[in-house]
Amino acid sequence: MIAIIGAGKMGEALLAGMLAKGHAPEDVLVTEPREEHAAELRRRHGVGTVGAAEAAKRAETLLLALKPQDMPALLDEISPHMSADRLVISVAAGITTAVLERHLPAGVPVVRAMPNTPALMGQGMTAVSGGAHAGPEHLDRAEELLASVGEVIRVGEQHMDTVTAISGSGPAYFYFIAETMIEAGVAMGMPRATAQKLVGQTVTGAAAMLTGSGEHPVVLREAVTSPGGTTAAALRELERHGVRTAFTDAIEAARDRSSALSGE
Ligand SMILES: NC(=O)C1=CN([C@@H]2O[C@H](COP(=O)(O)OP(=O)(O)OC[C@H]3O[C@@H](n4cnc5c(N)ncnc54)[C@H](O)[C@@H]3O)[C@@H](O)[C@H]2O)C=CC1
Ligand SMILES: O=C(O)[C@@H]1CCC=N1
Repeated sequence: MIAIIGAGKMGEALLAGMLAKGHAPEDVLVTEPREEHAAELRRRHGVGTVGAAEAAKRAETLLLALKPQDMPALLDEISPHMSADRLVISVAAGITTAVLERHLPAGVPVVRAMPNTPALMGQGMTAVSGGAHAGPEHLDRAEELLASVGEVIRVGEQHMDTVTAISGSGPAYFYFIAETMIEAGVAMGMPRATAQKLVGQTVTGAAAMLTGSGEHPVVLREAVTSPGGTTAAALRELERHGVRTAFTDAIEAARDRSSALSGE
């Protein structure tokens, strides 16, 4: 039995992605304190909803997807029901395995994971990192579970705040660019639906080139940039406005925020 504790945006994306990949709803319990949302989850996904203590008693694997700020209280609530034969996987930004371990009985294996919302479409990117009591079998279990909703890599925990800033928050950066491109088209008089179609397929195509061609993005970008042409004119404006530096600073700010959320 798997329990998902906290089924907001990320928890529900993981839930829906897992069910779409063949996990049986009877094998998943969900804890969600917003009663109206819990009823929606039961209706939409056919899963049972229970309190956190009940979920902790019944599930072998607990997937914690609450806000980092809510995590210590939740850990204290489930702690009496935890033992070394359970596996706790946390997707909370910034919360280190050391913090998780401090709130749980000695020996409970914990895995820190950082997924992203494309998990909903089976296209997630998750990095995982094991705590002091997580053996290879625990990392395998976490990886197997998260691989049902996309790709999984293992990283040293020192990289987890950077992972959070790059792939955890990353989809939002691309949506921001897509939104800007659509609005630019609309501002130039194009119907919104046309702009949305052009941008959507361009993002899909660019992503396919990036992951499928094995080429570095610079090579792909140069192939689009005809001498004296439109792309060169656009890229000059992006550089003039410092967009590269802005992106680097943004990712550093996300990394620093992740690190601050640990509360350490
Ligand atoms: N949204 C995203 O793209 C990603 C989020 N995360 C992490 O996932 C966690 C959740 O983030 P979101 O889903 O964006 O936030 P959210 O606010 O949509 O979801 C949090 C959920 O936890 C529930 N909750 C609050 N207290 C609870 C308790 N005591 N027991 C059980 N559930 C409780 C809330 O009702 C809510 O549904 C955060 O720790 C975040 O860092 C990680 C990767 C990506
Ligand atoms: O914005 C956040 O804090 C979470 C973590 C990564 C993506 N969303």
